Amino acid sequence: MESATEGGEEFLINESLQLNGLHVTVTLSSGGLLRWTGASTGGSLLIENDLLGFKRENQSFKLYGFMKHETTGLCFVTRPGRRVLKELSFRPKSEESLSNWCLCIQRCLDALERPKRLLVLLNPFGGNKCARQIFQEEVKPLLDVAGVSFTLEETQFRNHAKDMAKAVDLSQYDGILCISGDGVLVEVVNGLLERSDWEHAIKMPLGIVPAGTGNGMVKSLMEDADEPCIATNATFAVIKGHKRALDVAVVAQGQVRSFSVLMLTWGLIADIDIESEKYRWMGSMRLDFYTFVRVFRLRHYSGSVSFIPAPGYEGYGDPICIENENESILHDTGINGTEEVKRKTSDCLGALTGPETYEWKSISGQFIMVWLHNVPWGSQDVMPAPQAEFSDGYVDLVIVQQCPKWSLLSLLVKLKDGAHVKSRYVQYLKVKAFRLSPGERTGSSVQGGIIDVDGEVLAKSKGSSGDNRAHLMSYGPPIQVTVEKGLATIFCP
Ligand SMILES: Nc1ncnc2c1ncn2[C@@H]1O[C@H](COP(=O)(O)OP(=O)(O)OP(=O)(O)O)[C@@H](O)[C@H]1O
Repeated sequence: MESATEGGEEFLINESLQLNGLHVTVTLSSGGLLRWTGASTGGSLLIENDLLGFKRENQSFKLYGFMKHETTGLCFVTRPGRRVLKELSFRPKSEESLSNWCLCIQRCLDALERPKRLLVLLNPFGGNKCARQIFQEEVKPLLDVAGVSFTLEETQFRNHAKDMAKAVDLSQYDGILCISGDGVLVEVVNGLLERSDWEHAIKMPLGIVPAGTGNGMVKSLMEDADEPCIATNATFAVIKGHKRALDVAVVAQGQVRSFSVLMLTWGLIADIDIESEKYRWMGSMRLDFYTFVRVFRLRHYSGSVSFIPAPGYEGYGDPICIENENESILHDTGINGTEEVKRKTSDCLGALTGPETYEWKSISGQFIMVWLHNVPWGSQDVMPAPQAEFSDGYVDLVIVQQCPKWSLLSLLVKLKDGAHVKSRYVQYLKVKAFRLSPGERTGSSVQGGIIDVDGEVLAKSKGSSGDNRAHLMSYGPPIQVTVEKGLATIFCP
């Protein structure tokens, strides 16, 4: 490919073409910036960020830009930041020029290593049960234009996505796309980590298009890039193929373990999340309604939390002496045997390894809520952990112990933009490891609470409301969380 320079900028091509019938001068820079200028038209498009696909036609080539909608007086018609499809048909003067343009654009696209084959997992029952419609109307058309092939699988039952992630031939795919809420994404992570090739499998890039009740992960990803959290923009984020590392939390009780990428919560938020299920018929009102119920009939739980604070957060909690915390965690999680044997399964994850000696801290007493969060957003309009980062190796911990009811209500309202962390009733810190010893509800010697991981019950005390299924862990014995820094890979805008 020959290149020319003009004004210090290096061009792969600089030619006069026709754009939708108008004469324009078009340049393509080595950085993939396509620019056109003419008497009555002009514009630009960065292939990496704005090009969905392209097609060679008889005497022209067509570019499908997918660009942020420019705000106009009618911006209420289109959501700010929503990307819209823009077709640009360029007609070069000769067959040779047409071939050259197609070659250059294809080379630019190939260099981006975008995913070409996706496994799409769709939960038809998530959220408002719109996932099929979202896929047909908003996701599939974009995949088709981008030339991405896919295998579509609908989840038929709870844990189906986990089973599929465990069994799928990963060599057939460049990524797994969940059209769902966070629950299916979490199942995929757990399935990948239960494989014998888990070290390789967990690097498979994961994408998510919002189609559930809770879409905290995709909201966090989109918000971080200043993009609206809508299906089309989220699909384009996957097509573009940008990726980032994501921390995975290892949640363990004795030898039982599970993996989380979003959150763990105990107390008020877990009670609202799980117990409000019985008001599903109210639609999106159910959470607001049940929040009021729970605040005015406020519960306190006794217990203790211990943690290894991140640098800068050492002031929280009282020091506790754990003689050899590495040994303790390894013992508690049932990890033993040689390093070689351990790495054959993901059982080796969750141990606190490294040269540092860790100082554990503890907070005991009465709690209204304890909330661990891996990413900033918990759903489209709740941001519990404004300082959370995707792969910093820490989870953010939000604790409320004592708080008057009206202050608690105002604090919950502030969750929408993360301003709650400034409240004097909130302790907000980053931790490397965490242990929860949950106790009984104040005023009851038999009832405890619920521990909720990524929207599912992890452990529930006898007598607390909710379903009566068997849960993975027991309520009472300590549950510990450690963070595996940047273990998973996720598509991002
Ligand atoms: N066909 C199915 N029938 C019943 N449950 C299913 C089915 N497919 C998936 N699930 C379960 O539904 C759970 C929630 O799904 P998803 O992640 O799509 O939505 P969510 O926002 O987390 O929850 P919600 O169901 O409240 O919208 C998943 O954990 C999964 O186990």
